[in-house]
Amino acid sequence: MAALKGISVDQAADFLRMVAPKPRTQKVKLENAGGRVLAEDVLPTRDQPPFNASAMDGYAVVDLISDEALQNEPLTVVGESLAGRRFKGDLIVGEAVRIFTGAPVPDAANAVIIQENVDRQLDLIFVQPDGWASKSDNIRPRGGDFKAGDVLLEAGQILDPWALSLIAAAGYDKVIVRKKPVVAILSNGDELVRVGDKPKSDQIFESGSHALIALIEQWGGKARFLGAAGDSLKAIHKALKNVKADLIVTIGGASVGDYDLVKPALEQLGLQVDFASINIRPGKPTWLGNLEDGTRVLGLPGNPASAMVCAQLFLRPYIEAALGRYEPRPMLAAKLSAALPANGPREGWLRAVITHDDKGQLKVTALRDQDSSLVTVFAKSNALLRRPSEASAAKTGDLVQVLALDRLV
Ligand SMILES: Nc1nc2c(c(=O)[nH]1)N[C@H]1C(S)=C(S)[C@@H](COP(=O)(O)OP(=O)(O)OC[C@H]3O[C@@H](n4cnc5c(N)ncnc54)[C@H](O)[C@@H]3O)O[C@H]1N2
Ligand code: MOO
Repeated sequence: MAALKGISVDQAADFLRMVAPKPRTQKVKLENAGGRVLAEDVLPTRDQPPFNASAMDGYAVVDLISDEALQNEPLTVVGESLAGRRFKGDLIVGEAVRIFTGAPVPDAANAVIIQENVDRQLDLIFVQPDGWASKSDNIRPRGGDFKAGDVLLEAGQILDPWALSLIAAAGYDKVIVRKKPVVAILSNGDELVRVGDKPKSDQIFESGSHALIALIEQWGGKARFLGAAGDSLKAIHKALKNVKADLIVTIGGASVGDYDLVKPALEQLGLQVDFASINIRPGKPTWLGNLEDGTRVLGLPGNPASAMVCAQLFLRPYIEAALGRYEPRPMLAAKLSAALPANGPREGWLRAVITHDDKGQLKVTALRDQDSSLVTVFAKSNALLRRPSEASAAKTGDLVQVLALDRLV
């Protein structure tokens, strides 16, 4: 079947979700689980707190708020309840147990009077006028945070610091997460020199892989850099044969020039091209294929902005689908802070900056120079502004769609 050409952005993103491997799982230690995607619901086996706990430092008592006569009598302190070591005796009306924040409240007690409301003389305490606590005052009830069997977190959720603390509070030291899909990256071009090496006069520093590796890791994948191959069939073939990865991503050599050799080199590995280009600016030459051994290859254009925009729009959905997350990222509505001309046939994704105005309304400014080779412009942007194919000119104040880039600039 002939490869598809010029497919839409949505079709290409769906294609990448569709070819992503089914999510696989692994057990990891909680301290290594940050940023991972939960593969099973988390249900605690124990209530939290597991006992009625004091919320304050003070005295646990039997509530006497309705018995004014008894309120004026001193109480005898019969013991102490500490966080981690409870008072084991009995407690009756007329007695109090010295108690501290987080300590178990004795069974018979039903209120805690804070110590500021009490005068103590040896083993006697005198509660100040209006100092009495009502029933349940200053007590955190057993299970008040969560109960055994509650669903605390659902499969598919990303384990951020708050979720990690919840899992620890439930007592789990390990957690089942979705395995990271492995993405191998190859840069391509005789003009590229690795940072740290000395460039010849006609060379530039290889920068694309540095953003891509960090993005892959940020999106939940495992990046493996294969280095930079020169512009020869042999070098590309050698770099890509026997690569064990879920996906190979190539940067550069995607277009139609005589030295755009990635696809021809992969023909020796049985390459079948799924689609050969996308109706997008930047990033039109982005392509997808699969090798004889089933490995998928996503070819990103070499221009840094094209590579990053297309990574955001197509690689990210692949990684997320491999982690069991299939929902497209939400588009936000923002007000244009400067007019935009009509768009041509290619769907446009402009590097842009979003901010809020003083009313909290999202505003977006497209950066002036959208040439896809500009690393500086990409580094300034925190959003991509979507211009539909053949969109008419837009005025200042018009609402447009933006995709936030998860970064503050
Ligand atoms: N006759 C045509 N020429 C071009 C077309 C076309 O349709 N007809 N498409 C243009 C478009 S759009 C793009 S995008 C580029 C993409 O080309 P390639 O993917 O083949 O990329 P290269 O030619 O290898 O590189 C383009 C540019 O980017 C620099 N580069 C490459 N890799 C890296 C890297 N890892 N780090 C930093 N910079 C990199 C490279 O030196 C080039 O300057 O093709 C147009 N041409
Ligand atoms: O699509 Mo290219 O990415 O326009 O420069």
